[in-house]
Amino acid sequence: MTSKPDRVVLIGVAGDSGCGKSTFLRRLTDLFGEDFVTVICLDDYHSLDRKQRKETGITALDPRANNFDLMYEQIKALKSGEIINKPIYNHETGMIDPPERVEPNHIVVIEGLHPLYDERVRNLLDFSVYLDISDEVKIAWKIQRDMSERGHTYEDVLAAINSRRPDFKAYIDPQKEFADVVIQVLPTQLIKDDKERKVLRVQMIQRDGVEGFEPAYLFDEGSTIDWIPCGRKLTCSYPGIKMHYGPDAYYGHSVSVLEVDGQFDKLEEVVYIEQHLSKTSVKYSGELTELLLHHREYPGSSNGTGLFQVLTGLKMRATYERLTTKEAKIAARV
Ligand SMILES: Nc1ncnc2c1ncn2[C@@H]1O[C@H](COP(=O)(O)OP(=O)(O)OP(=O)(O)O)[C@@H](O)[C@H]1O
Ligand SMILES: O=C(CO)[C@H](O)[C@H](O)COP(=O)(O)O
Repeated sequence: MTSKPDRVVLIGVAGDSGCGKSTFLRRLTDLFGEDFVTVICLDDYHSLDRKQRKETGITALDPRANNFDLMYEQIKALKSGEIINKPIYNHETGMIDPPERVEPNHIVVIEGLHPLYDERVRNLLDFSVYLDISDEVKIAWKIQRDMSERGHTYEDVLAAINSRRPDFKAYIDPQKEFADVVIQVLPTQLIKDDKERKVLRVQMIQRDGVEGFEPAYLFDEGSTIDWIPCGRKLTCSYPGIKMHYGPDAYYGHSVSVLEVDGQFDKLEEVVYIEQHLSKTSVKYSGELTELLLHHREYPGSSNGTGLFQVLTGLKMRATYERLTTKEAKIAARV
């Protein structure tokens, strides 16, 4: 950690396993600096270990397998600047290890299956994002990772996804209603009956009316825009790129949606798109593209997932700066 924080800013990153949380967290630590951010994986609050879950038939997604009282107490304490002794869930053994000491930091990210599930924990959050990966894409990503890196068969991966689905629908998916930003990843509409899932349609669903959060927009705030940016300034090969922006309703509240369908051929040219986006919370023109270029090797850099993950990171930075400046002003007045 750099120095003792005056104010801990708490960020929630929610999503199912294998939905790109690690990639998103890498982008966040790149943006803020590793020493500035502490990431807490909420799997550490599993109250049932692997054996107990197997015996009872309760999955890790089920709230009964998680200790929300302890989660709330500890996250609240950390946010108030106190040191905590956090349990550890060991994914290798499937058991709960002795606790570790965690100090408060400038930014604390709680990531995992349930950051927005418990109302008390949710109310502590200063900013939240839900990574919403459609089933078709989730299967493709999981198959790619679990078959190549973890030695699973295609049938294993499919069976694991299917067995998680009921509890996912019951306990994980409903959290997106509460997120400030939902990054939704869908199959492309540019290729008819696409099965490859290499080209993606990605939406950044930004909640309107959140104090201090100004949704980014394309061309004209509040209008509905369809834009094909391909041409002289943006190179596009098959199947091209389509962008969309507009207001919408999401779980009964008003949102501003940005969408990219397709792939960027030359990442440097994303600056052309950046020039047409407003309220991106960059510090200088071109910063968004620069951040994307900095880690072009991360999965999703050449499509909307990378673009919107970086943009969401910039929104988190703006929240951090707004809250810490506000606190500094309050402290100066006392
Ligand atoms: N934006 C993306 N575009 C393409 N593939 C992606 C993207 N994000 C993630 N993936 C794929 O999905 C896999 C899982 O991503 P990641 O490890 O970031 O997810 P996770 O939510 O942290 O998973 P877990 O909780 O299981 O560790 C990656 O190995 C990668 O193959
Ligand atoms: O959804 C998950 C969060 O990452 C895991 O399945 C859960 O934490 C249980 O872990 P394991 O399978 O290692 O016992």
